[in-house]
Amino acid sequence: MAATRRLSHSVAVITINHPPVNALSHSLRRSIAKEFGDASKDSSIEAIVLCGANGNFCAGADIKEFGSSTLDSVSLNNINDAVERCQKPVVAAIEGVALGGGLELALSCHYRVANVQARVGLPEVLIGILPAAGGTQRLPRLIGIPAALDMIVRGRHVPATEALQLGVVDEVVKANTIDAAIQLARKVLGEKYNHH
Ligand SMILES: CC/C=C\C/C=C/C(=O)SCCNC(=O)CCNC(=O)[C@H](O)C(C)(C)COP(=O)(O)OP(=O)(O)OC[C@H]1O[C@@H](n2cnc3c(N)ncnc32)[C@H](O)[C@@H]1OP(=O)(O)O
Repeated sequence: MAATRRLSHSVAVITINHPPVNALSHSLRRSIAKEFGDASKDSSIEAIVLCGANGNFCAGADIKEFGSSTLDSVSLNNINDAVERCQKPVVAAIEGVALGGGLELALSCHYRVANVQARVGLPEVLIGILPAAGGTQRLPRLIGIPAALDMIVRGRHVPATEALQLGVVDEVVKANTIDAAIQLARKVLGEKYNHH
């Protein structure tokens, strides 16, 4: 399990890879933090795309590690704060599911592109906990309190097209989600340079 990084022009594509659903185990979080930190500091990289392997963005916390002492040693909150604060545009490319901590990671990105088949949600309530990695702040800021509360208290999986209407994601594509996220990152960079 690891996060790997490749370069597409000047955009770093960081792929979260922990089969089957890229759950955020301790070692995966440590790997994401390292790859993201390196990409943020690398002056040849102008933007970052976060995506998932195995057809999913990320199913959230690794529930198999619940109760283990490693859960908090690399905090998802710290990763999310670093992503949000990054000076380079960061785009999440969402395929499959972005659930729980996975959606919280995507919400920390500056933009989100979703595949039309994708689903997003905060299902924590269904296992008796509350979103605790920024979701209860970032989601209402993005889509307003009533819609965010509805997602948080019901824990339902929201289809991509509804997520677009709500404003959870910025763009929905039928195919090539990662390429679309790279394109969006490059468009944002173009706009940035045109304003200077
Ligand atoms: C880092 C912590 C920071 C902050 C706190 C965050 C908290 C949270 O994120 S809580 C939310 C945790 N996530 C969930 O509750 C999602 C639970 N999973 C699902 O809803 C579904 O499994 C799925 C929609 C992700 C996939 O459904 P489906 O395609 O029907 O497959 P299966 O349900 O059969 O699952 C396949 C396979 O994946 C394992 N798995 C699924 N989710 C997790 C997970 N979160 N952690 C670890 N493993 C997970 C599932 O056990 C199956 O494995 P096996 O094939 O080995 O049985």
